[in-house]
Formats: sequence, structure tokens, C-alpha cells
Amino acid sequence: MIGALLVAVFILSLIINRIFDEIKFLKLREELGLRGPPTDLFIGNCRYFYKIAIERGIEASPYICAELVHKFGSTFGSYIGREFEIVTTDPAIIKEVFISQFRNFVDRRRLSINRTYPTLDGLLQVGHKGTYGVGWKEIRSVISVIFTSASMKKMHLMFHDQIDNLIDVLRNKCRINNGKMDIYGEYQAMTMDMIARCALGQNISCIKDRNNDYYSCARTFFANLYFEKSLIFRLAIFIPIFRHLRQFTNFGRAEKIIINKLSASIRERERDRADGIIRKLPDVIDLILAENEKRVENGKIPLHHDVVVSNAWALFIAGYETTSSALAYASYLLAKHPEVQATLHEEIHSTFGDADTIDYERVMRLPNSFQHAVFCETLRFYPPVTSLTGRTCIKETIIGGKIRVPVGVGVVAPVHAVMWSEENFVRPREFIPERFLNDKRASAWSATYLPFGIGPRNCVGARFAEMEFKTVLAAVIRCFVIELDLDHIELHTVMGNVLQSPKGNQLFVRLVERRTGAEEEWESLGADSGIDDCEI
Ligand code: HEM
Repeated sequence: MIGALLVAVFILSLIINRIFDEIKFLKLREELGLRGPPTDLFIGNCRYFYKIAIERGIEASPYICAELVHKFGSTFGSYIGREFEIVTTDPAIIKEVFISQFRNFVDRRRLSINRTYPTLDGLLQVGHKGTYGVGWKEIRSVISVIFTSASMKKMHLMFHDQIDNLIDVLRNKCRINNGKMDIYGEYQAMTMDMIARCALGQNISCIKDRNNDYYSCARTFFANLYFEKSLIFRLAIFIPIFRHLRQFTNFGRAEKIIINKLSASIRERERDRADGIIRKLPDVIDLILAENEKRVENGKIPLHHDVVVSNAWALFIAGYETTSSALAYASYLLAKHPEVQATLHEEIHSTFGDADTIDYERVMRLPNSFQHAVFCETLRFYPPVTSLTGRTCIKETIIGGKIRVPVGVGVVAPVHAVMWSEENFVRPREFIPERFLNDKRASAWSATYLPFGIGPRNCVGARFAEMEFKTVLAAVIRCFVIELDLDHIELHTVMGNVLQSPKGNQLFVRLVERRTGAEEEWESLGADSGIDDCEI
């Protein structure tokens, strides 16, 4: 009896202790001199955000931060479960946290469910100290090598077959159903092929065969990596220890299948390299293993096998849906603005003609091109990645001259609120690529243009994404006119896991095949053209 009483007293004191702890935690915002939305015990601001989602639909998500800025000022505090974050659109504070004080903010913002294998030691999440002794800085220096111009040029050669396949498929689909198609689905399949080829060393063709194992597992993974679709995901936000159950979630099971395949193919590649078998066109795995060999030569510890697997997986996750969303948004915006599409087509036609290959040099060496302006404006108008641009404080400091930031507190730059603000862009909700023609803002260091983040920890794959986006869009615009579909006149985007995706995961447009210059010439001579394809 006394024993039971003691246990009950012990449990009660734990609960009381936890409640006091929570009350103290919720007072932190006030202590730091910040305002913010109303909080609840244990769930912070979650009820507030949930209410907005129920009343206005999840398509309201891009507008929430801008509204909060309006209400509470450019810097306010927000509680997401057990995490407290300072949200700021102030360019001076953004520069301070992401660039000048980066040493105090090396870690990315914490998403509990990602703080376990196989994501914890991948570049997207790894902290300044990794699980196996190598932290963000060292991993970043290995991964950066993959994205040098020399490596990217080689990877670009791997694109050609995939783009040929895409154009074949689009051409067949545009001959049925009046050219109507879910262009997002097509781009997703194609970027999966490209990133699987470049990051995982897998030569697959999802664009032609949607039954492929990688494709179905990756689709299951992304389709279920949502707060509302997974109880474990939800629980992990409030009680972080639940993250260790990741492998039992729907997305965790799909992830495990790919990770096992990936691990086996990395082991095989290690054996090949030990036997002197080196591939002519190295993919990401080859490049990481080569860097690892250099580390050993220089007396450093090599990256652990799990770290190599985690990083190949991180590049796959980061490189798959991001670029397909960007391409889908660009297709929609060009369909909605035919005059912009005509200018873009003119430039692509005069650069590449009908028959020339869309080569790396011409795609990437035209920084002031109209296509570059379309790329920048698409990402400003519909940024695909919105939740990564945040950092966690690793050493207490002061920002903005007066705000104390204790260790563990996050600072977040809300991408929509920054890039849709009238203070930063004239007529921000209009699609005007010309604004970027002479604007140097689209560099990695601008605090008002954030599609790829900012500072030393910005998107390591930004140049790869740019290369893929421009090559694919040039190929598509060269062969097709993109028109709006009546079922999809308006596009709403919704916040998914880390991505901002088209609502319903589909984006319908109509494609109409263009006639090539040679066809037009033949027809003007009254001949029936036998030319069917425009070459990529
Ligand atoms: C249009 C396409 C893409 C967009 C909009 C995008 C956006 C972003 C953003 C906003 C971040 C966070 C930056 C920050 O915290 O400051 C990020 C990080 C990252 N991205 Fe991308 N990304 C894209 C494509 C890619 C591709 C193709 C790859 C790889 C092949 C990639 C790999 C990564 C990695 C590894 C990180 C983490 C970098 C680090 O923590 O050091 N991304 N990306």
C-alpha cells in the first residue's frame, strides 16, 4: 500500500514538474521581448495553426506568416510543439543569423522525426557534431565536390537519355485527350530518373515504367511523410523520443526498402573501387567514395558507411520533388502568361535552333538570359522549399542588437513572407520575370530572395537544380506550346512535409506540339513533312 502511494506521489511530482517546466518554457517568448500567436500548454501554437487550416483550408499556409508579421511585427516568437522559434523577415537579422553569426547557428532547425537514422547524419539535418564524429562542416565539404562545374558537366551528359524519354512520352500523351495531362506527374517521374541516376547510381526509367520499385517506394515515402498522415510523426513533435519509431511508419517502411538497396549498392561500389574498377561517368556515390578515399590518404577518419548511405539518401530526397515542383510551377506560369512563353521560346529557339543539343555550356553560361529570369521569378513566385530555411542556436548570443537567443532556440526566415512582401518586391503577386534581368539579388547571399536559402548552409544542389530546370524547360518549350487547362485555371499550393506542392498533388495543363522550322519550311513549299521529332 505504501509502495503504491510512493509510486503515485512520484508520478504526480513528475507531472507537476513537467507542467512547471512547460509554463516556464512558454514564458520564454515574453522574456526575450517578443510577441506571437496565443499558446496552449504542451502544444504551443499548434491549435492556432490547426484552426486556420480547418477554417481556411491548408492552401492558406503560404499566407500565415505574412499575416503574423502584420500582427506582431517583423520578428516574433512561435512555439511548434516542444520547439521555440524566432521568426523574422528583417533582412538585417536574417543576414546576421545565416551569415555573419553563422558560427552560432550552424545547425538547421530541428524536425524531430528527422533526428534519427537515415536522416540525422544526412546533410539536410546533420548538426555541428554528427553521430559518427563528423559534423555538418566536414560532410558539406565532401558533398560540395559533387557540385563543381566539372562534375556537373559530366552529370549533364546523363540527362540526355532521360530528356529524350520525357519528350517521347509528352509527345504521345499530347496526341490524346486534347493534350491535357498532369505535367507535375510527368516531371516527378523524370526528376526521379535523373536523381536516381545521378545520386543513387540506378539506371531506371520511371517516365516509361511507373511500376519500378524505386518509384513506388519513393512515391509511398513522399505521399506519407506528412504530419496529418502519421501518428508517429505527430507524436514525435510533442514527445521527441517517438522519432525512433520512424521505421514503423508507412514512410519509414518504404524508406527502409530503398535504404537497404542503397546500402547494398554502396558496398558493391566500394568492392569495385578496391578492385580498381572506376566508372567513366561518376555518380554521387562514386564522388563521395572518392572523397572518402582522399580523407584516408590525408590521415582523416573516413565517413562511416551509414553516413555515406544517409547522404546519398539526403541528396535523393532533396533533389527529387523540389525540381519537379519548380518545373510544374514554371509550366503553369508560362501557360498563364503566353507573352512570357513566346519571349522564352524565341530565346531558346535562337540559342539552340531546332536540332542542336541542349548542352551544359549554353544552358549554364547565360546568366543574364530571359530563361534565367524565368527561373528566378518562378522560384520567387512559388518557392518549392519553405521549411528548411531556419537555424538552431548552438551558442547563446544576441541578434538584432537586443534579442537574446539561448542555445536550442531556432531562428526562421519565412520564405513566402519575405519574397511576397511589397517592401522587397514591386507588385510581388504578379509574375514579372523581367524584374530579374538586371537584378543581382538572385545570388546566394540575398536576404530578400530565399528560394535556395542563404549563407554557408544554403542549398548545396542549387546549381544542379538550375541545370536540370533550364535543360528540361528548354527541351519542353522547344517542342510544345503549354496552355492552361480549364480544370486548373487557378493553382493553390499547400505545405507538405518540407515542400510546398500543388494542391491535390496534380497540375493539369495542355500541351500542343510545335512544328519545327524545317517542317514549316517544307509546308511553305507545299510538301508533306516527314519530319516527326525535334531533337534534344
Ligand atoms: C528547385 C529546386 C530546389 C530548391 C528550391 C531547393 C531549396 C533548398 C533550400 C531552401 C534549402 C535550405 C537552405 C538553407 O537552409 O539556407 C536546401 C538545402 C539543401 N538542398 Fe536544395 N533545393 C532544390 C534542389 C536541390 C537539389 C537538386 C539537390 C541535390 C541534388 C538539393 C540538395 C540540398 C541539400 C543537400 C541541402 C542541405 C544543405 C546543407 O544543409 O548544407 N537541393 N535546398
